[in-house]
Amino acid sequence: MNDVLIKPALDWQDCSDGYEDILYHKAEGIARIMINRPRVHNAFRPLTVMEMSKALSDARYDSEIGVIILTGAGGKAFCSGGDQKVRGDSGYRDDQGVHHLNVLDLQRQIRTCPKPVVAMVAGYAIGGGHVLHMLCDLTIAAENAVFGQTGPKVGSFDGGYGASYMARLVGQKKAREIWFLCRQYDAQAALDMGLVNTVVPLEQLELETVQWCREMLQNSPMALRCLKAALNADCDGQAGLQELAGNATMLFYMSEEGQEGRNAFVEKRAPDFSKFGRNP
Ligand SMILES: CC(C)(COP(=O)(O)OP(=O)(O)OC[C@H]1O[C@@H](n2cnc3c(N)ncnc32)[C@H](O)[C@@H]1OP(=O)(O)O)[C@@H](O)C(=O)NCCC(=O)NCCSC(=O)CCC(=O)c1ccccc1C(=O)O
Repeated sequence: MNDVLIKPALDWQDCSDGYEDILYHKAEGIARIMINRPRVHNAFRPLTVMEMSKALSDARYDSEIGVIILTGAGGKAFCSGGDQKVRGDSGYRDDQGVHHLNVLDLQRQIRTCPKPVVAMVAGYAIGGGHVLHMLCDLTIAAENAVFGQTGPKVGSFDGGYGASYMARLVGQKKAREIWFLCRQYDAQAALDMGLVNTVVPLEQLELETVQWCREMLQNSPMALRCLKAALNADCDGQAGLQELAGNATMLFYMSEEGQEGRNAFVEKRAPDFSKFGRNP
């Protein structure tokens, strides 16, 4: 019922063909990936995660796309985490009976995507769904949003980004409270502790999110890309440095100096770097 209250902000092009668990849309340089399992508050099963990963990859490699929105269908939940009804004894069961924890791969994919990823949260962002919104670069929350972890209640925990990155966001004491007590926090509390960027009325959620996306689309894609990698590097150890350094290498490849090295090799001559200055 709540979904009709969220005013659409764009004339979305439907790219959902071939997907079962998600809806995938694009418009005006923005991609929107929507978990579409509202009957279970958008809990994810292995297929959901695989499809989100596929869509995220598509958005990353689509040169028309500059910003990606992650959200949930129905207005009552962003995502309630792993689907406990398909949880087997060593992960979440797919149709072949194989057990997965593939949301961890999706977390890293969001983290390393060189384009900003924005969580648009209405309703519950719980468990692994809460970790997904935390991993997004920005979170725009509706007034009905509810945040929290349930792992210690349901026999699970996320000791990766779900613990350490949460502590970076809200501090060690608060992160321990969130995980140890498994309380639920409303949107205002989440804003107060730095878990989200802003809170808006539910009907304004997409309008506000798209406005933030449009503002980012006005800015330099390379600067945003390097800033995301730099902010990640502060937390992500050698993997973060690799990501940041990869951008430096890309920029070097784009320079005349970098291209002189390649050209010399291809032309079977000695490289001539003499015209490139040694900057102070
Ligand atoms: C979100 C709730 C608090 C909402 O409560 P309420 O409004 O009363 O609605 P309900 O009646 O409970 O729910 C409606 C309907 O949805 C079903 N449902 C809700 N959540 C899930 C879910 N996660 N899985 C399956 N089904 C769900 C619910 O059963 C109802 O359907 P019925 O047909 O009526 O039964 C509340 O719903 C709630 O607390 N939900 C569970 C939240 C939860 O515990 N999530 C899992 C947390 S663990 C996790 O996400 C781990 C993720 C992961 O992959 C991982 C990552 C990294 C390391 C480890 C792991 C790991 O898995 O261990």
